[in-house]
Amino acid sequence: MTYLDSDRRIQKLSTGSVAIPITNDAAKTLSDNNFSLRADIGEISYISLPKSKKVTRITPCVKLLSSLKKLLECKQITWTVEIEKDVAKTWERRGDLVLLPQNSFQLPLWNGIGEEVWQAVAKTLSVTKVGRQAAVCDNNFRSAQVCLLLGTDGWVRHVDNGIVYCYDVTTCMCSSGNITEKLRIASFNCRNEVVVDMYAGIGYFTLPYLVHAGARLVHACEWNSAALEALHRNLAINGVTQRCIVHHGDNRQVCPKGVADRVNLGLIPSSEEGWLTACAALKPHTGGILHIHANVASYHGNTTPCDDNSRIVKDKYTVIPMPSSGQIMNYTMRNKGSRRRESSESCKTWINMKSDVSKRTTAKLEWVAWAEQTAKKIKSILETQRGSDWTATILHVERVKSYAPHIDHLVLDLECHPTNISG
Ligand SMILES: C[S@@+](CC[C@H](N)C(=O)[O-])C[C@H]1O[C@@H](n2cnc3c(N)ncnc32)[C@H](O)[C@@H]1O
Repeated sequence: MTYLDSDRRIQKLSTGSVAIPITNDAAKTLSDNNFSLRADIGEISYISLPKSKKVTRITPCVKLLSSLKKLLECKQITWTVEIEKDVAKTWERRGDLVLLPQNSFQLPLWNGIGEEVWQAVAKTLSVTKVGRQAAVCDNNFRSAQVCLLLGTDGWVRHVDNGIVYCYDVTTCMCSSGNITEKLRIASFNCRNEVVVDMYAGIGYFTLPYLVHAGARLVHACEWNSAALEALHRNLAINGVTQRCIVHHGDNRQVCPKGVADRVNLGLIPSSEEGWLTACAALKPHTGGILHIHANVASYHGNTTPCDDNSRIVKDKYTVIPMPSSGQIMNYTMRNKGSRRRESSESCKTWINMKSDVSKRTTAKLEWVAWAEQTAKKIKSILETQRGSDWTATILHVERVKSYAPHIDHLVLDLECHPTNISG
């Protein structure tokens, strides 16, 4: 039985006593001539206590509904269940702009009222611009599809992990779901490294390489003029223009060759069209690391035996599940016999997480298969291009996000170098 009523607040009284909010069940137990309990507590008097902040807090969603109800009342339009359903219940904030979901505010009545609706939305949510999301354009530029409902332009400014990003939501795509990968890049140590970002966009990965990872130089390739305008602004705002060379055009034509210690291939669903270019960008004598993005499906994967710590043991790699922040799963793959080991503690934590282990086990095998196939293809490209033996070693597979049911956005970190320097 619950005794404490968490919907009301504890209160210190002027008499020096404390009033504790109790549930009806607790009050009934006390009044049921429970003499021993009453003797322990002493004299009891009942007063009314104020509601807790949790109960009285008005959520932004409730505020939005109420301000739109008022607006419709003024227009003598009856509020209906259908209208209530059509109002957005969630949204994304991009700086001073609120981005409403694609399926919200679809009823013709909103357009009939016009700008007043969007002004009410902006005022209630404390922004000055309002937009509505649409699918990302399926063109090569991955152009954003945002319809601006209030405001003179779609330029927004937001700060992530100490980096300022400016872009026009109506012309540039910016995926908030890639935040884990941005943070991972920010944690790399790229001092003295030259990095190539083949799909730079507005600088989503270019900037963490420059600002946090400390890359000596980043070559940023991008062919969309709208994204390039934002990229130039962002490099300037964050004070890193001097360490970035922007290459405007198709990376297969403009990407420099033989310069990179690291190449970022941030294109989904697949970056395979850029693999030849990425391999050619690596330094000829020392090679480097490729960060290869892809959407990987895991519909019918086979399960595989696990060891006591739920580690999948494959021929060449031990796949070690590691917990990371929130529900995001992280898989580190190392060559067997590698001296670095994960603590069994981390594996236990993973096993105890609320997740369907059998499903994840199935998925993991497909990720391993994708990583291995990719490593094989890259090795073959490098050997053909360079005319010598190369090694492509899987360092890590990162799950960035779930892209769709059974499809995950992954990044493979692949270390590539001429075999004669492998030692
Ligand atoms: C999916 S966006 C990714 C941008 C950024 N990496 C991110 O995650 O926000 C891909 C970007 O690559 C650019 N792009 C695609 N193919 C390209 C190519 N062959 N050459 C240069 N840029 C390209 C697109 O214009 C777009 O800005």
